[in-house]
Amino acid sequence: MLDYTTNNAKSVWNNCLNFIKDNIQEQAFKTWFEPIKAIELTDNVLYIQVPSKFFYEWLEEHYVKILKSALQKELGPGAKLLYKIEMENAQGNKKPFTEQLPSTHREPVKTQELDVPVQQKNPELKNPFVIPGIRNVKIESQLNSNYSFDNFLEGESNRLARNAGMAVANKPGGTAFNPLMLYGGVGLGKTHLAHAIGVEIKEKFPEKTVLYISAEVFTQQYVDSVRKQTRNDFIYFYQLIDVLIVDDIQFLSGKSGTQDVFFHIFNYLHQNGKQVILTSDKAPVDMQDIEQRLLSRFKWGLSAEIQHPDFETRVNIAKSILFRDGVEMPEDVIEYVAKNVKTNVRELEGAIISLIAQSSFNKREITLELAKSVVEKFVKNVKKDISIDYIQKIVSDYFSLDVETLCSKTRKRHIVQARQLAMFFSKKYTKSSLANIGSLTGDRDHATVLHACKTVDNLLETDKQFKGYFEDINKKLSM
Ligand SMILES: Nc1ncnc2c1ncn2[C@@H]1O[C@H](COP(=O)(O)OP(=O)(O)OP(=O)(O)O)[C@@H](O)[C@H]1O
Repeated sequence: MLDYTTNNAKSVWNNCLNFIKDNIQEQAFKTWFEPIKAIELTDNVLYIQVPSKFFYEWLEEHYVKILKSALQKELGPGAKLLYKIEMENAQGNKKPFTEQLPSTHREPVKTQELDVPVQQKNPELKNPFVIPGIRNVKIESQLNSNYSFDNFLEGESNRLARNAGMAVANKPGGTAFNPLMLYGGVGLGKTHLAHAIGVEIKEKFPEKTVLYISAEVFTQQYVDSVRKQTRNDFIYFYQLIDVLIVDDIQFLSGKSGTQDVFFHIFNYLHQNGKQVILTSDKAPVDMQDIEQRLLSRFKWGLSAEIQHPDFETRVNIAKSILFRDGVEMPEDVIEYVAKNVKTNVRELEGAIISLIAQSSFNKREITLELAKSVVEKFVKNVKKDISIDYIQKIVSDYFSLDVETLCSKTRKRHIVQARQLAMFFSKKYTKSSLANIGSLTGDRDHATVLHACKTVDNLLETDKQFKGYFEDINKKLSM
């Protein structure tokens, strides 16, 4: 089997080499391509071995395009390239180890040039990014080509947003999704997806002028333009854009001047079939201090929420980071991290990267233990095992009692309530039986615990003050 995949790899690679040889200089070919060995071909992925990481970086920097064309010619559009790098072993062992790295490099989005008619009123058009020539305006898209659809993993939580983004990228300005509003909590991928749409549009429609801008920078530019009395130039510049991506639009809250100018730009672009993509940390209905006329425009197209990723998506994201960095990690460690870092993809990335760093700097194996210590630094609420003792301590402290008094036979009302709360939370947060909870709470029986739980339920409905105590303690226990 291995022989078969190796032979196959060799013959595919030879064909690639023939193609590459015809398209680059002889010396470059000798230096950069002859030393490469083809190792394996599996599932449309060709593994090649290169002599060093520098070699890998050079190839990715200078020859990725031709490598891609050669490979796709041989294996079709789904072809992938994976580098294996023979590394010197840092501990001086004879046995070399290989690091595996995918071909990920994407070319940066090129500067866009636009021929702009000279306007009578605006002989000196000011480009907020670059000082322009009069006729030819250079517009940097400000897109980050590392954010692509390929590395934005799909899951239940982002399916609508991702698919709508794809639709827009295939037909900018030509779908009902205009504007496309991507919204969701912190670190869930809004910016990534917004860039990916822009990058994809530039690939499919190089002639389109795409601009990514954060609402904050947009606001600064606008304020500057007012100060320098170039407000019209500012508006005119934005009207040149075919695809305008504004990140964190909620930043315009309360800034009526900027909202006003954005309203005009938006209307112009929309009326002229240009695409607008917005991101926000809130749904349009929840945005505060944004003018109604602007909010209603945000709702014209599609508002797609990006939610917290589910466990499976988190595992996939973690794996894709590992793949990108050429690191292998035991499955149980990946699952542990994905299980505990759940609210934010940025934190998930951070935890994985920190785990890789800890293991490589301290030369430690990546184990569950190491993962636990790293994850604890990232998430405050890694679920602790809560014990009955711990609950009694928290409840007693809250009511300024000691645990002995809490568990005593006294019938004073506030102590009885504290005791009932302790029993209720013991039932809620531990797996102990009612009998066990009773016996650890001053040697009471299971019926008393049951009665306590019912009383707490009733009081929550009828007694506001008691409900306040309950919520405070619950918060402390879930911290
Ligand atoms: N589905 C995904 N697949 C792969 N990576 C993702 C995904 N979602 C988010 N990420 C990564 O998580 C990190 C945070 O994402 P991003 O910056 O886009 O979040 P955001 O929603 O814009 O956050 P903020 O509200 O702070 O601006 C980025 O590095 C991004 O690449």
